[in-house]
Amino acid sequence: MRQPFVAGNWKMNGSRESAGRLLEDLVRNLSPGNREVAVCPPFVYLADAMRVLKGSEIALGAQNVSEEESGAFTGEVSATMLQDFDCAYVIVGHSERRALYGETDEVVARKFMAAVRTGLRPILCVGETLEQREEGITDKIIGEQLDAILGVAGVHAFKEAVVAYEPVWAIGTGQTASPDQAQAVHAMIRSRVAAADDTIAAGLRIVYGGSVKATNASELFAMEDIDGGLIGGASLDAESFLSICQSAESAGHQ
Ligand SMILES: O=C(CO)COP(=O)(O)O
Repeated sequence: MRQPFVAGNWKMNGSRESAGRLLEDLVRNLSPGNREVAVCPPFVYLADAMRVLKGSEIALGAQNVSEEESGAFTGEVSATMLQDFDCAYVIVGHSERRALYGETDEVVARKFMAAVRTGLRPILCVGETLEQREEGITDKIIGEQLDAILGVAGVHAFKEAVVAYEPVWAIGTGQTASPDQAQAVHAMIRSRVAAADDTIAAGLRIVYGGSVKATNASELFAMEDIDGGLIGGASLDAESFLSICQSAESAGHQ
């Protein structure tokens, strides 16, 4: 049974004050349950988050990591530094990083490796653009994104990873993939990993991201290969995020 996973990607939002309030609300109101919950605030709020989340059920993650271990890399943050702040997870390959900051599959693979080497669990984002979906090359694009990581890191590195399917056309647009559309891609991802290792694929958590809200989370999470969500906008509102976490309770799939 895969334990459902819900993570909030706060992106570049909020202030120190609003971040603190949100964290406290989450810690106070998250009821115990069979799902894992994580939040990924901006780097500069990780220290505050570490203090508020200490002893709670909520894990901490970051939104990005350097592929390098240390040195003259101005503006970068290493995986070891993230561990210093109790980060358990780190998002790699988010489509915003790929599209706006030129992160190629190769760069994403190196970031994935930097995380795994250090014992951080990568949340690897994959997904197609609207043009690619309309061209009918969704499976090809996502296959290439996965192969780039599998080729460099090897399938064993996926034991510790979470994969997030985030169709680019569904991110921040209010347009969610239908449960059937998402399920089809999740099943494809799992079978791609299964071609390298059946057992690792069966245990791999594949979560969906892209306009997940309190109102559509349950139907998405009910699908066989959807093991939770990576939540953007709705993770900035405690009530919505807590409700999505609650919906994930029933998402434990074999
Ligand atoms: O990009 C996302 C999470 O990483 C999804 O963002 P939204 O939930 O705001 O569409």
